[in-house]
Amino acid sequence: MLFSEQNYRRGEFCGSIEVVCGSMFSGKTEELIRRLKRAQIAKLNVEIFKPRTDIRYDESAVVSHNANAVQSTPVDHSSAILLLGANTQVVGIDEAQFFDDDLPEVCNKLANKGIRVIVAGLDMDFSGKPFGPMPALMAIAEHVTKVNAVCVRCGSPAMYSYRTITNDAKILLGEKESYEPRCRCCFYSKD
Ligand SMILES: Nc1ncnc2c1ncn2[C@@H]1O[C@H](COP(=O)(O)OP(=O)(O)O)[C@@H](O)[C@H]1O
Ligand SMILES: Cc1cn([C@H]2C[C@H](O)[C@@H](COP(=O)(O)O)O2)c(=O)[nH]c1=O
Ligand SMILES: [Zn+2]
Repeated sequence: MLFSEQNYRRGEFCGSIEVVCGSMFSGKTEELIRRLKRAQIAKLNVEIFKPRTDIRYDESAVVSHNANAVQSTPVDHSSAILLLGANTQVVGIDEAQFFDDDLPEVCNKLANKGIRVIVAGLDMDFSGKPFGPMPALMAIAEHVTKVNAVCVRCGSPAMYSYRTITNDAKILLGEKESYEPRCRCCFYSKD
């Protein structure tokens, strides 16, 4: 794919921002891991970050719902991502929706230093509203990939994460016990 490899300009790496977004179970983490593993195969220096908020599967690894995993560094604030090693060429960030509003500027700084930044996160929360810094990241990205899950109600492509338990908190970590991916019709029909 066009955005799988690093851009070059005048023989040097050009930085860029890629966003992978969608509902829960849509394959965001799988796609992030796929791109990062390709970069590792290409012998690029890769660093991976996730918010400390999300330690559902593992304290430090980024883990997909089907148990594919890569090691990562949990951070409390997006500014910590700027402290990465001087030789870093590719940065991966998972669960970007949980980061603070400085994350887009942090990603811009990294990309302007020549780093390829790949960010994965939920574009919408359980109520169908844009989630955290994701809309700003999508605006400044060179490439945005929206992936779909399969609606558990009807089998259509799903872009919403329906919360199946009663709780209005924006942040509520969980899996299939509290969320199911749904298409537009099944999300808004609410039955
Ligand atoms: N309803 C569903 N639609 C699509 N994939 C599903 C569904 N339920 C479970 N999965 C599993 O989830 C995997 C995607 O996991 P993951 O990459 O962690 O997604 P995300 O990061 O978007 O939540 C799929 O490959 C599949 O094995
Ligand atoms: C919709 C929604 C989700 N969350 C939580 C639930 C999970 O812990 C993560 C999303 O993980 P995934 O890798 O995309 O499956 O986010 C939340 O806190 N609030 C929400 O509205
Ligand atoms: Zn549906």
